[in-house]
Amino acid sequence: MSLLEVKGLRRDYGALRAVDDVSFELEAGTILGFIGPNGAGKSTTMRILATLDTPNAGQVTLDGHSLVDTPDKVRPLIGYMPDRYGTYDDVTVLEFLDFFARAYGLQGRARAKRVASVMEFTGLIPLQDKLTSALSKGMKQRVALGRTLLHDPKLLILDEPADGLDPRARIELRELLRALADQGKAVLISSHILTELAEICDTCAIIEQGRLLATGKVADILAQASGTAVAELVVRFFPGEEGEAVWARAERLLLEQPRVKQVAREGDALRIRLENEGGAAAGNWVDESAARLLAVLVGAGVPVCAFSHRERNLEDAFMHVTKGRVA
Ligand SMILES: Nc1ncnc2c1ncn2[C@@H]1O[C@H](COP(=O)(O)OP(=O)(O)OP(=O)(O)O)[C@@H](O)[C@H]1O
Repeated sequence: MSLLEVKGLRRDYGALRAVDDVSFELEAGTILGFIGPNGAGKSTTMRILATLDTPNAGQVTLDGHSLVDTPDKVRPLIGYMPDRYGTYDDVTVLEFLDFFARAYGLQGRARAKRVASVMEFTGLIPLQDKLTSALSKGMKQRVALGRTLLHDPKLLILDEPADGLDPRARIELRELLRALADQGKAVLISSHILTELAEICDTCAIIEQGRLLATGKVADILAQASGTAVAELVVRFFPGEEGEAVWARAERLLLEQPRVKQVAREGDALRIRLENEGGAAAGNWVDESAARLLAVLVGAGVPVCAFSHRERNLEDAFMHVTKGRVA
């Protein structure tokens, strides 16, 4: 049984169905990226999972307890960071975290120990006596994340946590989230910045107009969606005296090979699209094709100087499953 199980979740606002029959699971120790355009239903789903709203239909269990029927049982297991989190201006980092630790019912030395351990984990110890109003956005966000960790929740629900952060703060956030997953926590994180999620998530769920279009690993989503596995190779040449003719020769040779569906020139390289109709399961079909194509090119005297495999990414998966319905 997964730590979090969501089945047939629905939320209507009048005539608007904001969340429509959404089902997915999240395992302990993993990070699930919740992806969708503005208004897709991410925040509504997350608010329901954080017990701040109730669904019109559907069931959610967390650690075996029904979130809808027994919210008091599951609240201690949840750490929720909304997309607009707040810090108080005239308190220090330490005072802020200590205040919430008291609110969580932590007392005495146990409270001091927990606050210190959260500050250590989030790198806030050097800033503990600074007013939260004097902190950068990245540091404020760490304080907010620290707050969600005080009661040691099993599930973290983070709504657009990287929004507005600079590149360094994003990388640091990524590292913190990976460390939390390694500690065994389940992390649900939303974003509409796909590259950001691709680098951090184990699995992803793509949502649009309230409906979940796909869930799973990026590679599986791509394979599931098309029934045909797709890969891309990129090859560069050193044309030398042969000049432009080398491109046409290479292109013709490549298009004669099995599984090669498209060859396109992109800057100083050729991008080769491969398709395997048997799906992704056929062993190392990409490596096998790559080895063959390289041998053919080199055997025909094409001056190859670089040859690489481009992983298909979350953007490809997103574009594929949403089929351009995204505004
Ligand atoms: N309290 C509410 N009352 C009425 N409609 C709402 C309410 N909350 C959300 N909605 C609507 O429900 C839909 C889903 O909104 P939601 O905030 O869940 O989307 P989202 O995917 O989180 O988008 P964003 O990235 O913009 O936050 C939108 O059409 C939104 O306008």
